[in-house]
Amino acid sequence: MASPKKQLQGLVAATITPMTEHGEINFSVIGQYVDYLVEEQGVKNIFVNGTTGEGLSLSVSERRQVAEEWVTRGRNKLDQVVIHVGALSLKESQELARHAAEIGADGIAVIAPFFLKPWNKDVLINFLKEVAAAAPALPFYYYHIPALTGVKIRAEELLDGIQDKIPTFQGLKFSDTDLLDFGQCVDQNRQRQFAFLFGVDEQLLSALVMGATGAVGSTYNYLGKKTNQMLEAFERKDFSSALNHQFCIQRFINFVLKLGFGVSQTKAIMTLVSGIPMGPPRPPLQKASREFIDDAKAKLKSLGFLSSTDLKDGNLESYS
Ligand SMILES: CC(=O)N[C@@H]([C@@H](O)[C@H](O)[C@H](O)CO)[C@@H](O)CC(=O)C(=O)O
Repeated sequence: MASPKKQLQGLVAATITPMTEHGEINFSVIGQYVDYLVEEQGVKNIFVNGTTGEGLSLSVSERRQVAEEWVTRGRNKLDQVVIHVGALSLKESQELARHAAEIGADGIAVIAPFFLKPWNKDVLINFLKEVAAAAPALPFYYYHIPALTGVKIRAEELLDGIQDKIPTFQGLKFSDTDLLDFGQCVDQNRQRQFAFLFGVDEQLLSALVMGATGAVGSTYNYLGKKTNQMLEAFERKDFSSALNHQFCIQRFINFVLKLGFGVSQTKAIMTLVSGIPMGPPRPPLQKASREFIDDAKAKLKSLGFLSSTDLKDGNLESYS
């Protein structure tokens, strides 16, 4: 069985894949990005090539290079680097899993295949098991994101007996709002040392109450510091402060969700807040509008997430 250095806990940034204006991966800023997460946001775990990282829009060769760059740049700086290796092709997924092990990643995660879909728990487990077996020394996480995969098999059902089939199973990344399902995953697996990583940033406090051991999300790239304050308040049982932090985070996420929020907008916000150019998303996604950026910038400022001295939007000149 895989034995992780320590349980994956706390905040995990779902990393963005920086791109040039021509749509190629911009590897040159990844070192700077690692330093920004650690020093400015207090985030020391990352989840690479997931939804936010446009993993499914990259070629296998690009995914390998991106994973390698993050592992290399994160060495001695980050605690854990988990690579998402899910793909429609089992062979590709296995290749990426083997590669993650070779480069020294700390874990792998896999979504349910979403074109020819698994139709029940056993079929899904069989697919996951074959991927996990390609990296038998790496902790394995199931990435549950039913709204995007269309695979609605409940996580609670999937976890039942999963370690008998996948001995390296280490935890769940739960990107769904069904807190009954999430709570039951925790409740029914209390004897096991699984990581329960919640993936809906605007509802993290509720998931902490349910027993989340950590969180993976896009907003921890630029709201990591604020979210860490919420985690600290929760830890010291100062629930009133924790709630105030969550409400403040919600005000921002609620605002951008109403404008239309996804990977493109995350890239623009991160560019604005960090000053590191994230570039455009890969088609079919389109870059965020100038109007979105202006509105998001005003909101970040009004909530105290961005001071005038922090404003680094020089890299947003290409937005029209
Ligand atoms: C659908 C989606 O992209 N969800 C995000 C959230 O962080 C999300 O952006 C946030 O909660 C705002 O709604 C993460 O769960 C995705 C994620 O962790 C990943 O990029 O793999």
